[in-house]
Amino acid sequence: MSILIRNITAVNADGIQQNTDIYIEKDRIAEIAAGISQTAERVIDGTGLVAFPGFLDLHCHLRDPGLTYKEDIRSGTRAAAAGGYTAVCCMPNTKPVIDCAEVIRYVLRQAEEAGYAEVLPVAAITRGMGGNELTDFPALLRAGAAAFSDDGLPVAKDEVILAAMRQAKGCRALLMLHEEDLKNRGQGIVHDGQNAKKARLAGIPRAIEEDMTARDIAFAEQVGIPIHICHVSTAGSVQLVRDAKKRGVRVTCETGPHYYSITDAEILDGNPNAKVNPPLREETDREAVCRGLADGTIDAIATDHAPHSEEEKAMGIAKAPFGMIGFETAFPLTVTHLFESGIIGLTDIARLLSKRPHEILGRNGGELKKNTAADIVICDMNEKFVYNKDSVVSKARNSPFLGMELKGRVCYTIRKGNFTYDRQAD
Ligand SMILES: NC(=O)N[C@@H](CC(=O)O)C(=O)O
Ligand SMILES: [Zn+2]
Ligand SMILES: [Zn+2]
Repeated sequence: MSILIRNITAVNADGIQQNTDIYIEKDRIAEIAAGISQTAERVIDGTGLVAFPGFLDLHCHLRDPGLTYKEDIRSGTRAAAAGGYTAVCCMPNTKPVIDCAEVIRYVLRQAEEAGYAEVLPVAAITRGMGGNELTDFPALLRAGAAAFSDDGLPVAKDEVILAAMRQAKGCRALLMLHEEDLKNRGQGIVHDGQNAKKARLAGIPRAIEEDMTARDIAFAEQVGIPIHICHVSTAGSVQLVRDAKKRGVRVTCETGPHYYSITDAEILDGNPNAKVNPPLREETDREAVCRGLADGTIDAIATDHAPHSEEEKAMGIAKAPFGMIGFETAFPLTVTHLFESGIIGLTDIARLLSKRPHEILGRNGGELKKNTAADIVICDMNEKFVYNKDSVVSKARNSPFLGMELKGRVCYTIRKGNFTYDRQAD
């Protein structure tokens, strides 16, 4: 198929081309220039719209195999495409856990059949995510693992994470670390602050996240490998990463849209959809996360899309599982809470949602450039809409953003020259 996008603002991490045309032939960008005279099977008027390189999500949960009552690879990647994503890393806390080549091949096959997005499986660091015995990194890499994580759980034992780091060094594998001192979390379900006290809910102190973050940065520095820190949520964690980067430690990190959009005030009415791990923090943390995104301390925005069923979330905030869906709100929340308030600009959106995620995984891409894969998201920066249940593409509905008015909307997602999302048609 050939597509001509006319008169659009094309945004890359390193610059903006205004009033340009983009011509797509088969799966590639054949030309980006003003006044392209080619005819195409499909012509899109990009006037007033913005094109970004397709988003890459470093962190999501597709729940497949085994937990497909929450989400599956088809429904999850369809929701990802609706959010502007052309590639997603899926975490291994499935049933069975993604800890062997066979499960990786299953995930890749399902993703290929669905066709909505490239799925980059993250394999477990330890067998069954049990925290003891390491998986076979080289074999998993050969099968297609993009990185390694026990996300959902920390790698608690010092000797195990150190052994994992040494194995990762030998085969150039990237570790993505969920930082949580689980043995000290106790019964905590929300951020440990004034709002937890008011709501009479057990708290999770910042130190539960920061102590493990500090440990892993120190170990990575000692072993001499790059590590990636998942879902940074506190001012202290942002500062730990900032200081480590200054020292030359090869640490990267991500945060989720919920950490720069809302705070633990959302838990006051006991909303189970506001229960997430790490928990929503305080305004001072939210501001620190915003500063970290602006100054590059935080490398990437990752959704941590964590679907759960309505029955599970209906158990109430104390019993419901941690997690919220995120694919379809990541871009609008970024526009509403970071772009509109002037914290970041258009090029930063391309950097945080596409370019840096590609770089962190050591992949080419994340750029709108002639002769590269036609992975493109076309957005309206000005459109306002109310995010409601009926519009949700994901199988799950567990979002604290339902009912909120947001600004910024994905109009089309194009992956390898095919429309994977078209808001007009869907
Ligand atoms: N973030 C969450 O609250 N939940 C995630 C696990 C995780 O990302 O740690 C899940 O798998 O549901
Ligand atoms: Zn996690
Ligand atoms: Zn996660």
